[in-house]
Amino acid sequence: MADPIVRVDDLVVSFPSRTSKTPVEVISGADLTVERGSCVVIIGPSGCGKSTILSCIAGLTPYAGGSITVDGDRVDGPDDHSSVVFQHASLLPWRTVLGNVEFGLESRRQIPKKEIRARAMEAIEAVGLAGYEDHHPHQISGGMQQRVNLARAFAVRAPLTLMDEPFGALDALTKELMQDELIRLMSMVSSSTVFITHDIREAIYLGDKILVMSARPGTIIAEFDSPFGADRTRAMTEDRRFDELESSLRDLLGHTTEEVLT
Ligand SMILES: Nc1ncnc2c1ncn2[C@@H]1O[C@H](COP(=O)(O)OP(=O)(O)OP(=O)(O)O)[C@@H](O)[C@H]1O
Repeated sequence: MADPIVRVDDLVVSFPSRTSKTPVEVISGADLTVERGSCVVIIGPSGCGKSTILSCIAGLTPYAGGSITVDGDRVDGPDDHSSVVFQHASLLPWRTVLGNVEFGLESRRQIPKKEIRARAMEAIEAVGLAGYEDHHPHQISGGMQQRVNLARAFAVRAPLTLMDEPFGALDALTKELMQDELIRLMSMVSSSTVFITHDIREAIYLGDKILVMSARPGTIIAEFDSPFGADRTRAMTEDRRFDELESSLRDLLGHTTEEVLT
């Protein structure tokens, strides 16, 4: 029987309103599961609550109703079950590449110093940055900074990696390189991933499952299983099924965006 690493049941999230005493419901009864070792992509119109769901799973945003479990434990604050990658690398400018990757490990439970160094070096090598460990963030490109960000997230070896549009600010070519890098990393560490994007083709390329959210108050309105196996290559993008899925998602998203406008 399937054993999901993440279970979100009937999630409700509200934020205080600036104009009224009644809180604004941002997420309204969202359900989702993430199977172990899989990559689930969430896509939806701007402002529908994608980042909010991710932040709730990370324990960074409290929720008003429903439940979230990661690895069987109820989420009620940040813990060691997950690591988060944001769109902007948010590296510490005064620390080197190595220092930044080590920083992610230092904030985790008691890991001996020697192991921190070894794990950080391993992660730096895995993202192709060996030789750059003594560089500071301003000495490397945006793509390389995002590689450091990935190394920092994967070095902690959390069972779940939560990624909030990590490649959203990169140029098209670097974005493709990073997608391939991520696929390699995910299979190397057999991690489970939740990935948020606005980019339909990125969703299809990376996702074992793609969840579509409605406009605010957001909920999951459709779920697509990838027709492609674990073996992800650029050849997929030439496949007729890739285009078919793209047009189904585009239709659905076009519809949800119209709902926002009307
Ligand atoms: N801390 C907060 N306080 C009040 N409102 C918030 C807070 N965080 C998010 N919101 C509001 O909740 C809604 C959902 O925001 P969220 O960032 O989750 O959407 P999103 O789908 O990730 O958007 P985008 O695709 O534009 O990044 C938005 O209307 C946003 O303004």
